[in-house]
Amino acid sequence: MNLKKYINDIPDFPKEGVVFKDICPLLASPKATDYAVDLLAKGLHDINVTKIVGIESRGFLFGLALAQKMGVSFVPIRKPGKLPGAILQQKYALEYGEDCIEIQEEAIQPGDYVVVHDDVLATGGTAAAACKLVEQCGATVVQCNFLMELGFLDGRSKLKQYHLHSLMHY
Ligand SMILES: O=P(O)(O)OC[C@H]1O[C@H](OP(=O)(O)OP(=O)(O)O)[C@H](O)[C@@H]1O
Ligand SMILES: Nc1ncnc2[nH]cnc12
Repeated sequence: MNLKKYINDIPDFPKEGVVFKDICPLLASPKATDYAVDLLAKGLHDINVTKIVGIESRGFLFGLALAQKMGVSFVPIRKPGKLPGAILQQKYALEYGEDCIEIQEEAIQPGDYVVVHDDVLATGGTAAAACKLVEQCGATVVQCNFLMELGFLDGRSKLKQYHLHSLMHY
């Protein structure tokens, strides 16, 4: 199955010059979604994985499905002010300005082996910040896991110390 058939290119969204990779056609197909989850999990059954982290909001969609498939806990990383209780924060640079993501302090413990999942690896700022949060909890990032990677933005260069697994390359 060619998963790229289920990704739509939307020019100039959300702003001029950006080609937005729309995953909605993939979500609309139970067969393609199932196939994608199987591929995301490929190789993970052979290593110790104790938790899957998914990054708000599109990282929740396949992150939860992957956690279910692996039979391990799903942990959300969210935008600021959304998670209750004690949280850890990580700021990261955007093309212009700064953003921030948060995790619940108790969600991940030292000794956890964590897969960080998101739908798109673009500049890599979001995924790198998510990995730092996991490490602040004392846990190990065993893989950064994406539906797709926008190679021309070189997000990989921010994730050099991690194993990467991307289903689609652009
Ligand atoms: O590699 P980066 O340059 O950091 O970009 C990748 C991030 O951008 C998108 O999220 P977005 O902020 O659009 O939020 P959404 O998932 O809520 O749509 C995408 O889902 C990744 O999380
Ligand atoms: N071009 C793009 N399409 C979809 N999601 C993105 N996140 C960052 N860049 C993106």
